[in-house]
Amino acid sequence: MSGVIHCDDLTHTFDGIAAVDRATLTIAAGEFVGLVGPSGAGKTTLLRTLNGFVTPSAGRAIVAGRDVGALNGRDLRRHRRQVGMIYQRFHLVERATAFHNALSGAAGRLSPWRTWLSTAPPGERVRALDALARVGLADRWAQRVDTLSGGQRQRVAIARTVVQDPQIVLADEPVASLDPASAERVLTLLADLARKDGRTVVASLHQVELAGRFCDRIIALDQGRVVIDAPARQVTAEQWGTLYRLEHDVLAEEAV
Ligand SMILES: Nc1ncnc2c1ncn2[C@@H]1O[C@H](COP(=O)(O)OP(=O)(O)OP(=O)(O)O)[C@@H](O)[C@H]1O
Repeated sequence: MSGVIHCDDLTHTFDGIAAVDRATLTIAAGEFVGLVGPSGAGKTTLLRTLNGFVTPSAGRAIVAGRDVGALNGRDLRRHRRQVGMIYQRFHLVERATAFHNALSGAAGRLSPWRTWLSTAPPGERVRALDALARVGLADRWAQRVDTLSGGQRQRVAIARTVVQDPQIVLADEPVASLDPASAERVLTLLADLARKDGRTVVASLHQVELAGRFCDRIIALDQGRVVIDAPARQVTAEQWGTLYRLEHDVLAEEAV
């Protein structure tokens, strides 16, 4: 076994139905992995087992050397601080500025009042401004997040992750609610987190074409099972077609 993320027969069931079904996979440091598959395939559940929000029903998820399902209390909180999360709906403090949201990535290193009363050490404040510059929002630092566009908000969330400085970044449909140009910009930034910083990035994505173009590797789930695990350039049109034809067939069955 090697790799920053290793799942070994990982299973999670809801009411007896396997959302993730005996998934075995290894992800190396610095990889940008696209997690794809039809709706309900288990992508979100898999990501949630990796950051410890869901405890596996069976099998193991070893992340950065720790068996996540076995962590609790302080160890689990420490683990979550070391794993960055990016969400479809951003999960920002909407009434706070881009700067304060970026700075909140340092929360694991600071007491809460130091983050929110702007008494964070100068080094952390510079780090937050640098992160906003990196995502192209240097001139928006003082703007309230609820006045930014969706693409800009997601870039603030990436700046917050850069400030957090995790080894691993998990992104759950990070571009699902963005226009095509914003989606490409966000995926370029996520790819940079892997390629320039050496972080491991796992992003669930619905857009096949974007996954194939931006990710190093594709892991596809279907009904909780790993059905494709290959370098992105090696995934054939036929494989993509099979994966999403299944979704089409299920939808057609449900419509009957
Ligand atoms: N909290 C829950 N309680 C019961 N069932 C759940 C729960 N969360 C997810 N499921 C079920 O687990 C399966 C996998 O869901 P999951 O959200 O992981 O899939 P997904 O691939 O992320 O889907 P989507 O692309 O639509 O977001 C689905 O059948 C879903 O209905």
